[in-house]
Amino acid sequence: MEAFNYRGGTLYAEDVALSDIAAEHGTPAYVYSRAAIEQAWRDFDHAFADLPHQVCYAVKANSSLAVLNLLARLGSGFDIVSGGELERVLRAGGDPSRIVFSGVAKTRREIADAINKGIGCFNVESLPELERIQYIASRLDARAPVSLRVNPDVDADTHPYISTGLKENKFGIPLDEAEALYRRRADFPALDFVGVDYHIGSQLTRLDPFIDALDRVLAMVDRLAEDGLRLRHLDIGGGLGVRYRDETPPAPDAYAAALLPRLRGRELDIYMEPGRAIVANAGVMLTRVEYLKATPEKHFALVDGAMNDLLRPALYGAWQAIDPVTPRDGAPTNWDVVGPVCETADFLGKDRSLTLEPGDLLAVRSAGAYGFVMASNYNTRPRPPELMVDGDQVHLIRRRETVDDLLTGERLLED
Ligand SMILES: Cc1ncc(COP(=O)(O)O)c(C=O)c1O
Ligand SMILES: N[C@@H](CCCC[NH3+])C(=O)O
Repeated sequence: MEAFNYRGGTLYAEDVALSDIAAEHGTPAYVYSRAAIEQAWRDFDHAFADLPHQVCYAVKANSSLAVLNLLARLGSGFDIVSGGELERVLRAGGDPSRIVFSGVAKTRREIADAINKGIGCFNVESLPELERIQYIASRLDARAPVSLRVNPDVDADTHPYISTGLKENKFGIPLDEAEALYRRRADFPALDFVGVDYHIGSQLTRLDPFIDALDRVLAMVDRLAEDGLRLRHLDIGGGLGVRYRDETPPAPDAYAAALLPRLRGRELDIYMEPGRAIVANAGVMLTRVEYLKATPEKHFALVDGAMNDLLRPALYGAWQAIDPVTPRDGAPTNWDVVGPVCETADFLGKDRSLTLEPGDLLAVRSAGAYGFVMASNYNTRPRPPELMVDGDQVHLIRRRETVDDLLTGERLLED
């Protein structure tokens, strides 16, 4: 669903004008649509309704407590990658038994906490990690459910920084090694080998890498079954892309339709870990034009949002649409929309054809995923607030940080 629409010449989030939100809460600010988040989650859930399944939302994409709480209320599970994310999910009312814990370098403390809290499964990324979980579980006199994250070595055809399923990436265990580890399960008496998982990359817009990876993993699952090891679940990871510009990623039902024929008739629960596809297009970042500046080479729109607030353009050269909240008449100019941070990489968009005046409000689209969560305090910039629109209601779900918040915890030397 499209949560952000123009009405009478102004961009709205559901039934609230973004200009009203900016007037009340200032800029920069993140704005999310409750209906869009919930709809996207249900799209996944319905797409896999044919088979026993669990949507484990990837918390890293947007970890606001309010977002996690909405998804927990829909019955979501969660894919976490840190003790911090575990704490967030629990505080948001998530069910620990529906949590899968991914990540290549889980600490002893994170593992012990996750066992004590009763998480659903560890997605284990190496032999030393497996040995560590075995050791900690046996010390705690507990059993730990594990899945091996296999690396199926497929080219996901995405930005190299967000590809994870190639053998040169740090993620997962090569398939043949994983298969050998499953066969050695008796060496890990405190562990229950309940599943297998993989995740080949993010912002994938074609189906064939997903299919390719699934086929490779199912072949291993079948060989293990012949050997008497029946896994209870198969976790197909996340990675389904969204439209930022002109991409045409498959919708969740087409994605499911491509995978389901291969999954039917097996006694496997299907887990999935979508992040971006649930929240990206349910959010925008609002920013205001402070100055317009022309140099002999360029026209710059200097705005109050920066790479510390929204890192994706600077980090990946990512393109996100930038729309005026209240478009003006008049001939457009090509602007580089840049922030106040002292880095040449500090841009939100380049060569954007817009008709602008100082003071204009802009909406950077598709900012619901990997937006606020990647924000930093670089240049001692407090992070923006987050707002959730629900119909005609606006809820402040995280207040704007203050400089005092940032200075808390710092100390001068005493002599
Ligand atoms: C293990 C794992 N699962 C799920 C995700 C979520 O990916 P996406 O937001 O692309 O759906 C990621 C991030 O790429 C990941 O590393
Ligand atoms: N942060 C990335 C996605 C990372 C996926 C995490 N495994 C992005 O904005 O596209």
